[in-house]
Amino acid sequence: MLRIAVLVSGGGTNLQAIIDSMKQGKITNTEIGVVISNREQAYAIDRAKQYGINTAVVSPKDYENREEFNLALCEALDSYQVDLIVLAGYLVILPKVLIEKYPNKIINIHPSLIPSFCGPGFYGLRVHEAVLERGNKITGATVHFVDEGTDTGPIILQKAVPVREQDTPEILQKRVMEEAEWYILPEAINLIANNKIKINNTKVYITD
Ligand SMILES: Nc1nc2c(c(=O)[nH]1)N[C@@H](CN(C=O)c1ccc(C(=O)N[C@@H](CCC(=O)O)C(=O)O)cc1)CN2
Ligand SMILES: NCC(=O)N[C@@H]1O[C@H](COP(=O)([O-])[O-])[C@@H](O)[C@H]1O
Repeated sequence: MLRIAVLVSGGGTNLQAIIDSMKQGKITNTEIGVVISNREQAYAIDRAKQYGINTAVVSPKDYENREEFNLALCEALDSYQVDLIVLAGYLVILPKVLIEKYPNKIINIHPSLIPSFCGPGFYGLRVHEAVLERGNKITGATVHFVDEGTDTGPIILQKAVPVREQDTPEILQKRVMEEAEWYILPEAINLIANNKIKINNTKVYITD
């Protein structure tokens, strides 16, 4: 049984997609050990509570400095004894100490086709604003392993969606979520839970 922690900062629609996929049997051999947010008011926390899932809030605002926050986050995760950490709209850059503690055991969903429109400052609506500004005809989402960089880890899955002429950032965000994110994040978790993912250096291979 793969025990996961889901880290969130916002509305939690990707968390909801994970929960729904588990109930529909699209994710097997998996349990959610805890949902952790850096924001007390994140609706994702409310979603977790509706299903009786353990929750915790570990906010940088509650600590003297970043090092103390990092330690508190590590201790919170360790206390739930998880096998995989899933960043689902988690808007905090994870520290090296955590990456080293969970090597190739942290994954992230990013709302673009990495390596485009990613890295520091690229999150949420900002990503879709940049895509529209550049005039891209396609965009999409990426699930990747998390390393010390920002959105630089090995790519696990990607899914493309069209950009349409009348798109606003909000319309495009909704399409990327509905047609890409909510599919590939659950699929990535299911592949990991069923030992279908192999990593060779920086390349990810899916085995039958
Ligand atoms: N070590 C890593 N940590 C995280 C990664 C990663 O690849 N390596 N992915 C991010 C998620 N992410 C994009 O997918 C991302 C999240 C946040 C930011 C960012 O610039 N955040 C702002 C604060 C935003 C806010 O609080 O409103 C900041 O840190 O100043 C960029 C990319 C998760 N962590
Ligand atoms: N770089 C990270 C990033 O931008 N993540 C994005 O935040 C949103 C969270 O929505 P949710 O809270 O409804 O899942 C999602 O679109 C996710 O891809």
